[in-house]
Amino acid sequence: MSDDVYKPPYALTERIVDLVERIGEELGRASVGERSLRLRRANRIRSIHGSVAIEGNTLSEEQVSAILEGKRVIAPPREILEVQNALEAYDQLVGWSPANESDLLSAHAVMMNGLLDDAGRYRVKSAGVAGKEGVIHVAPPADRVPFLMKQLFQWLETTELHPLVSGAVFHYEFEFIHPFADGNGRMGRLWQTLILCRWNSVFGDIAVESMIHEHQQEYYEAINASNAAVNCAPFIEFMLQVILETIQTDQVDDQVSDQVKRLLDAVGGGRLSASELMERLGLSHRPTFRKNYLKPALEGGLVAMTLPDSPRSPTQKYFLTSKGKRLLEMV
Ligand SMILES: Nc1ncnc2c1ncn2[C@@H]1O[C@H](COP(=O)(O)OP(=O)(O)OP(=O)(O)O)[C@@H](O)[C@H]1O
Repeated sequence: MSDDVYKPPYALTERIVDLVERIGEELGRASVGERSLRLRRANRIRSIHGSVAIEGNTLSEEQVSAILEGKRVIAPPREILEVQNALEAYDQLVGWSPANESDLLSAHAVMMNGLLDDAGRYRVKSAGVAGKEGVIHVAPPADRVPFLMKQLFQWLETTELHPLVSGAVFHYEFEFIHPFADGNGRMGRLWQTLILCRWNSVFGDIAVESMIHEHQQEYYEAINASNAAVNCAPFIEFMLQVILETIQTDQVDDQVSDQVKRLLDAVGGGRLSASELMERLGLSHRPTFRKNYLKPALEGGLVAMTLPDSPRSPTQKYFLTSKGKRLLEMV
């Protein structure tokens, strides 16, 4: 890269290098080609739900799914339009090129169609981000935005950084500039997904945005910490951790047997003994229940014991871990 190309401020920490390596290993294990259509569809819904929920959209995953199916949903029209637009944008995603600025503007036009007068155009007014105690970020003046965005795209086109890292850097820099009057969060997450998709198409089929939503507070804290340090390493580390967790969760879902899924469903929100679970599942052969249902669910960290120090206790009960709950929501 030549010296006169803008370089965003970041440091490559040991943790970043380690996370990139671990993500690579996990992806090597993933059965990408075999991912079922059901899981791909569920993940698309979760991505869109996660991304719009971060910005306060109140629609549930079920409602997002209903909109995708063209069903009528009772909800505020603006929120329905936000979801419809996001569905359209994610549908068109692979047709856009990450380093093409006019594609970003086209994507914003789709994402904000009918929601913003300036859809598809950079802002012409000042912008900032408000926290609980007032303004926490003042974005660069509007007349600087076209130049700053041009620089950012030039950097993206020429950087030799690993896409796992350049995607996070782009996302952070994009939020710093806040180029649009609205829709910056959704667009930053969409563009990072696009950068990742170009590197490995599996990122079109997994729900990184949903995991960001689950760690929303840390997402904001990572941006704030990067702003304060004038170095986006905290944000890169946060994003890589989220990506790693998304891949791990997704793999579990892909590999979990139907029996384990039935067990998770039977446990639900309760605390139940082995006998109660067998009854719910209509099973009478305890060794089969242990081998095919309970053992893999415990080993996969999907179900936990109320008395982990006395596994054989007659009063032992089982409940879903947060990983189990998440998986149950997905299936
Ligand atoms: N301190 C911060 N500095 C810069 N960007 C931030 C900061 N905190 C959060 N953000 C980013 O800004 C996004 C929210 O921006 P804003 O409140 O302006 O919403 P928006 O531009 O209307 O777009 P959207 O509603 O899609 O996020 C967050 O999702 C996050 O990506």
